Amino acid sequence: MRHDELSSIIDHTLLAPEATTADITALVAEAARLRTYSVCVSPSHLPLSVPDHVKVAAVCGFPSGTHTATVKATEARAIAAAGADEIDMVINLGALRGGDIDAVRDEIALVRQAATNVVLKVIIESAVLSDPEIVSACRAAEDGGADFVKTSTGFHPAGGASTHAVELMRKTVGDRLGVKASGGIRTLADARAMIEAGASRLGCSASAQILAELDC
Ligand SMILES: O=C[C@H](O)COP(=O)(O)O
Repeated sequence: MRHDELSSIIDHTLLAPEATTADITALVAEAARLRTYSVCVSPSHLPLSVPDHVKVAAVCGFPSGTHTATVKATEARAIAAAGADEIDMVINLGALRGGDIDAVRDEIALVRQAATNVVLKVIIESAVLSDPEIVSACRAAEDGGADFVKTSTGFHPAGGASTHAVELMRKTVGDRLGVKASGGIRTLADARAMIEAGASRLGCSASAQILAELDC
């Protein structure tokens, strides 16, 4: 795999709540140097000045997903108005695990309606879900109008992406949606495993270290 083949599918990510404006400026500079697909940041850092070849993604309802649907839709509208290209939203995990799939789908649809001109990625926090719940979450995302399903926030104590979850998510959405693996991807071997499992996008805070392994 060449550097640009990998860098072009990475969302270079900094979502630490204590990140400063200077930290985000450094993230953008690193993304430009590494030629990652995007930077992924918290919405309080928008609007963001980036080079033409770096897209901007911002998270919504992050990291718990427990915000009301109205709050998520309002946040999504503000993110889109601030010029972001992509939104990574967290689903209502309690509703999903309680079997209220309609609520999960309807919330995704509300966010979709609030931000029509952005790529919408739906974070399902796969490490806390059973396989049937992962399948239900992916179906709700597709029915709600998402463009991608995404494994993890990277903040849940249960863990981040697994190849098993990525395989199941890819099997469920087929080629109709993208699959983003994120959370705990630290090495080139991790990145390759996620891609082989079916990921079409990776979310990584360790992008520089991962790409440095390729460049050795
Ligand atoms: O959405 C992406 C994740 O927050 C990145 O997680 P990470 O710091 O484990 O790479």
